[in-house]
Amino acid sequence: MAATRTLSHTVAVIKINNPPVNALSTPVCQALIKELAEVKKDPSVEAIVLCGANGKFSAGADIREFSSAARRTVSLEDINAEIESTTKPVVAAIEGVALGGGLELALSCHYRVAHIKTVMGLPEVLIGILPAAGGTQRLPRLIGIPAALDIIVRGRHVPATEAFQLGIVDEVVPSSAIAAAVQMARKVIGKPMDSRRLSTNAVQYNINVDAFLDTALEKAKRQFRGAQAPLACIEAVRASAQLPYQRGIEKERQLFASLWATGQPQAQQYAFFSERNVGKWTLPSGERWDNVRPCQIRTAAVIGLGTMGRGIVTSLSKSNIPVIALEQDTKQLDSGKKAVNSLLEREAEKLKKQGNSFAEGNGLGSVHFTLNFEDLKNVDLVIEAVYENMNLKKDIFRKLSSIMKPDAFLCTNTSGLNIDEIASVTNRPQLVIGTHFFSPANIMRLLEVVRGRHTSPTTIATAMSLGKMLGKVAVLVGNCPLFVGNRMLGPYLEQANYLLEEGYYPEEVDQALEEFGFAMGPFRMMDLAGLDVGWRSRMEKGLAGSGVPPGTPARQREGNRYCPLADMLCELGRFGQKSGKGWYQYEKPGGRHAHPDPWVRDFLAKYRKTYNIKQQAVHPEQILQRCLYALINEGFRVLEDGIASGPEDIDVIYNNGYGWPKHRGGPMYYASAVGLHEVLMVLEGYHKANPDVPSMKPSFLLKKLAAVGGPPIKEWRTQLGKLPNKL
Ligand SMILES: C/C=C(\C)C(=O)SCCNC(=O)CCNC(=O)[C@H](O)C(C)(C)COP(=O)(O)OP(=O)(O)OC[C@H]1O[C@@H](n2cnc3c(N)ncnc32)[C@H](O)[C@@H]1OP(=O)(O)O
Repeated sequence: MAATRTLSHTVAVIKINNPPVNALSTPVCQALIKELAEVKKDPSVEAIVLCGANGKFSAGADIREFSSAARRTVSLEDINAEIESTTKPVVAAIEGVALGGGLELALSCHYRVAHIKTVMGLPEVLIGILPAAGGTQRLPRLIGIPAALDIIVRGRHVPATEAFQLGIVDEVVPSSAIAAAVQMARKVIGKPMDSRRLSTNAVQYNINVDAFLDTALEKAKRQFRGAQAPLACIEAVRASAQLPYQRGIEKERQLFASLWATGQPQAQQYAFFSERNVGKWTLPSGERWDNVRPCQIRTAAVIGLGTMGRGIVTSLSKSNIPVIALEQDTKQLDSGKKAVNSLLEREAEKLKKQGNSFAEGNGLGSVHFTLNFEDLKNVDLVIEAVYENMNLKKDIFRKLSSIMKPDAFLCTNTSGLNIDEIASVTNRPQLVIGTHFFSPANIMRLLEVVRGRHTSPTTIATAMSLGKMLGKVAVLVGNCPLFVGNRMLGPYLEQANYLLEEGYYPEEVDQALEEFGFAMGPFRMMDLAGLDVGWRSRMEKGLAGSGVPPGTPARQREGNRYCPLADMLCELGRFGQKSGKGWYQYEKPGGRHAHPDPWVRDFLAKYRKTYNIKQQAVHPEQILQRCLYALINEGFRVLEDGIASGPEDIDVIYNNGYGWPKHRGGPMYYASAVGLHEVLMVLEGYHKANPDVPSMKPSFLLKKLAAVGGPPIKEWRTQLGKLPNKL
C-alpha cells in the first residue's frame, strides 16, 4: 500500500508508505489522491494529518521516474493544490526528512509540526533541476525572498530548529510529530484558514527584489561555473515576487523543461545514483557489501598531525568517535593539538548552530594527544597519516603490528604508495588497508579505500562503513601506483605542461578548465598542493635532479617527451602558495590569491627560445580536449586494469575529490556524452602526430567500446565483465 489511512477521533491520518525514503512515486501520488478524495467527503473526518511511514516524511519525487520512459500521469503540484484548497485543515507531521517534493507537499498543508531531529529542504538544485512542485512559489511567500533563495539555490538541509526560527514549521517537538500533529489538527478545526493557504498570500519584501536577485544571479554564475540549475532557481524565485501564483507555477514548469533540455539534470542524477552505487561493492570472489559485516569501530587513533592527520582527527571526532592523536615530538604534538582544537571549536560552533544540544555533550568525540605508541594498544583502528615515505611508513607499521591488539585494523593514508609493501612488514596483512583521504580531510567528501592483495573482506567492509560514518563517499579501488584519482591526474597535468611549452600561459589553461566547470585549473591546483611534492617524487624516480643520467636531453626521458618546467620552478624555490610563488605569484608565502606573474611569462618565453619551440596555434577548445581526453584515456586504462570496478566509481572519485563539475557527471560520463568515437578520433590524431607521448595512445578499452558503437555508460560493465578485476 503506497499510502494508508487511520482515524484518530475526527482526524484522518494519511501515511505515505514507500520505503526506503517514501519517495513520491506515481503509485504514491495516485494513492494520495484517492485518500484525499475519500477524507474530503467523509463527514466523520474534520481534519487531516499527513505523515510518512518509518519515521520519514518524504524525500520528494521519485528521481528514477524522471528518466524513465513511463510518463507521470499525476503532477505533484496538482496534489498540492488539492490539499491546499481543502476546507478541512491539513497538518503535516514531519519526521526524518522532508526534502524536495516532500517539503513542497508539507508547504501545501495548512500547518506543519516537525520532530526536532528532522531535516528539510529543497535540494533539487543538487540534481540539476529546480523545485517544480510549487516550492519556488510557496516558500518565498512563507519566509521571504532572501531566506527562501538561500535554501533553494544552495539546496541545503535545514534542521528543524532553524526551520522553526524561519517560520517554515509551526511547532518543533522532541517526541512523536504525528501525535503532536493530531493534537494541533484538533485544535485548529473550525479556525479561519485563508492565511494558511500559502499560494493565496503575496510575497512580503522591503528590498529591491530585482537588484537583489540580479546580484544573486551574478554571484551564482561565478560560483557555479556553468551549472544552470542555480540560475533557474533564482529566476523562479523572481517570478514569485513578480507574478501571480498560477503564472509563477507556469514559469517554474517552463524553467524545469529548459533545464531538462540542457542534459545537466541527467548528468547530476547519474552522479546522485552513482554515489549510492559505489557503496555497494562486490569482490570477484562474491563477497559484497551486504554479505560481509563490518566491525564496529569504538575507538580510533591517528598517527601524524600534519595537514592530513589534523583533518582526519577532526573528521573522526565529528563523528563522535574518541580518537588518540600521536606525534613524534612535543613541538609537533603541540602545534597539531592547537590546530585540531581550533578545527574542533569550529565544528562545535556549527553543531550548536544546527541546534545540537550541549546537554548531550558537544556531539564530538574526545581527542587524547600523546607521544606514546603504547597508548594505542587497545584502539580498534589506527590511521597512519605521516608524509609519503615508504621506509617511514614501514617502520610505523612494524611498530603498530607489535603493539596493537591482534584484531585492530591498520590503515594507511597514502596517496599512492604500495599497500602490499606496507602490509608485508606486519603480522596481519589481512587487516591492512589504504584509506586515502583528501585535503582538507574534515571537509572533502571523498575517501579512496584501497584494497591490498591480502586485505580481508571484513577489513574492506569496516573501512567502507567507517567512510560512511564520517559522512564521506567511500570508493573501493585496487592497489596500483597512485590508485585511481591521482593516477588519472598524471596525463592531465602532463598535457597542461605541454601546453605551456607550446605557447600558452598558466592562467589561460586554468581559465579554459575553470570555464568548463573545474573548481580550480591545473596550475592553481598544483600551486595549492605544492610543486615540491611532485618534484620530490620525480627525483626519487630519477626523472629530475641529480639522478637523471648524464647526456639526457632536457625535454626527454627514456625516449619519450618530458616537460622540465615544474622542476625548473622548484629549483628556483618556487613551490606554489607555500613559498608565495609558483605558476602564479601570491601576496605572501601562504597567500591564497593567485595573480598572473610577469616573471613566469618571461621565463616561458626564454624557455621556448632556448629549446627553439615554435608557438603552435592551439585553439582554446583543444586545451580542453587535450587535458580532458588524456585524463579520460587513463580512466579507461584504470578500468582495463581492474583498479576501479566501473566508470561510476571513477566519476564519483572525480566529482568528490578533484573538483570535476557535477553537472557534467564525471569524466567517464562526459566521455560517453561527447561520444566515445569522437574521443578516440582526437586521441588517435594526437598520438599519431606525437608518438613520444605514450599516455595519449588510445586505450584498448576505449577502442573496444567505440568499436561496438559507443554504448551508453550503464552498458559498459557488460564489456568490463570480461576484463581482469583486481578489487
Ligand atoms: C521536481 C522535483 C521534485 C519535486 C523532487 O522532489 S526531486 C527529489 C528531491 N529530493 C532529493 O533530492 C532528495 C534525495 N535523497 C537524499 O538526499 C538522500 O537519499 C536522503 C537524505 C533522503 C537519505 O539519505 P541516506 O539515508 O544516506 O540514504 P541514501 O541516500 O542511500 O538513500 C536510500 C535509498 O533511497 C534512494 N532515494 C533517495 N531519495 C530518492 C528519491 N527522491 N527518489 C528515488 N530514490 C531515492 C537512494 O537512491 C537509495 O536507494 P538505493 O541505492 O538503496 O537503491
